[in-house]
Amino acid sequence: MLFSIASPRIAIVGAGAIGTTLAARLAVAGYTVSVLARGDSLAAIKRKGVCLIDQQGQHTASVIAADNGGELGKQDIVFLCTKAHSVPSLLPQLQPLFGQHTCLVPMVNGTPWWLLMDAVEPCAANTAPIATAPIETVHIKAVDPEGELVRCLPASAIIGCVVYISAHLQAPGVAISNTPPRLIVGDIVATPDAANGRMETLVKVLENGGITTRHTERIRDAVWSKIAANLTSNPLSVMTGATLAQLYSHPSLQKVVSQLFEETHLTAQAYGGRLEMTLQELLDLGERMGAVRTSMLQDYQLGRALELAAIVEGVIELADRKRIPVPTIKSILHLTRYFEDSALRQSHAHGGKENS
Ligand SMILES: NC(=O)C1=CN([C@@H]2O[C@H](COP(=O)(O)OP(=O)(O)OC[C@H]3O[C@@H](n4cnc5c(N)ncnc54)[C@H](OP(=O)(O)O)[C@@H]3O)[C@@H](O)[C@H]2O)C=CC1
Ligand SMILES: CC(C)(CO)C(=O)C(=O)O
Repeated sequence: MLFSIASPRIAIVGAGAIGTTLAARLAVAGYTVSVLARGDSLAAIKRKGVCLIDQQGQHTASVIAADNGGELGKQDIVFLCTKAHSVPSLLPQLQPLFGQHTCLVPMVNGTPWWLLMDAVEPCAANTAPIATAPIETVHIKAVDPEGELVRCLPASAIIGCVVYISAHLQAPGVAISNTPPRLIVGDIVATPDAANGRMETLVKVLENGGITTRHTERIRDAVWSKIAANLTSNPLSVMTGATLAQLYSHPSLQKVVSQLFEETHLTAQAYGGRLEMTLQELLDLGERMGAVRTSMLQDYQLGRALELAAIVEGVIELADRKRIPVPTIKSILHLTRYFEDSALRQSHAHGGKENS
């Protein structure tokens, strides 16, 4: 057996909105959860544990918390819950968490660094698969500027994940989430471990935590679909201040959404990806999600750096490689950068910190 199905060692890296929500759900379900956090979050979690406030009430649980991976030690499942731009600098913190069979589940929006890591040699038992494609064709600069993530994290250890959870932090260690949490997970390459039940264990752990979890054999389709959802909503939410319901129902914004969706669809197709929903289904889903502020709107309102590299620049980089024209996506990037710059200038003037 790879790891204990009844009591896997679980670490959550990043105690923001998603990390705190997940930590609280899993700890309340009875799992031993370790959280890698820093600053005010670390102090609050050490003092009072993690807390999730949802439609059922307030759920508090204690967890192990530390600011370095070495203190937490080897884990069975590591959930990576930071913004995409924080991931490369976290690599030294992730390494001590890794044992031979650890699986890494990045719960991160946008173009994942691993998206093109599917050209791998079949691996001998106990060895990491080796990317057969040259590193420069696999590596996506927008999310992995130096190519360290593709070089250091073996594809067989990564379980792709798409996050449909809406959450925000009320205070350090305290998350609020009022929509039903949903995840999609899938191996990014065929691995021997897949046969040993790690996916079943992962799904069971998440379901025990009250998170509806779907396993797919085509995780890249789910990723492209989520990219389409984020690309059509997050930047526009910054520019308009609109909630998901407002964004997806306004006739003028629907025209922009439709162009962004089509350009994302063409880019996905060029990489063999299939969107799992039509434009109309996306508009309906977004409207049904209601008065949700996107994570990018939350960051903008807090004067923080926006996740534009992963959600927008990654798609432009991939489109440019295949010569797919994406003029609307490029315009939306420039406009949102303008909003980000003004917010960061104001935040610095008031002594705020840009998250990194
Ligand atoms: N919030 C939402 O509703 C949704 C978010 N997502 C995606 O989920 C991912 C996580 O988002 P979210 O939880 O909202 O983000 P947050 O910004 O709320 O949380 C990220 C956390 O990571 C921490 N962090 C970053 N670097 C380090 C480090 N070196 N050491 C320790 N902690 C670190 C941050 O700490 P610090 O505060 O000190 O900077 C912060 O607590 C993103 O990709 C987002 O797009 C997806 C769907 C919905
Ligand atoms: C699903 C959606 C658009 C809303 O929670 C999201 O992923 C985000 O806020 O970044």
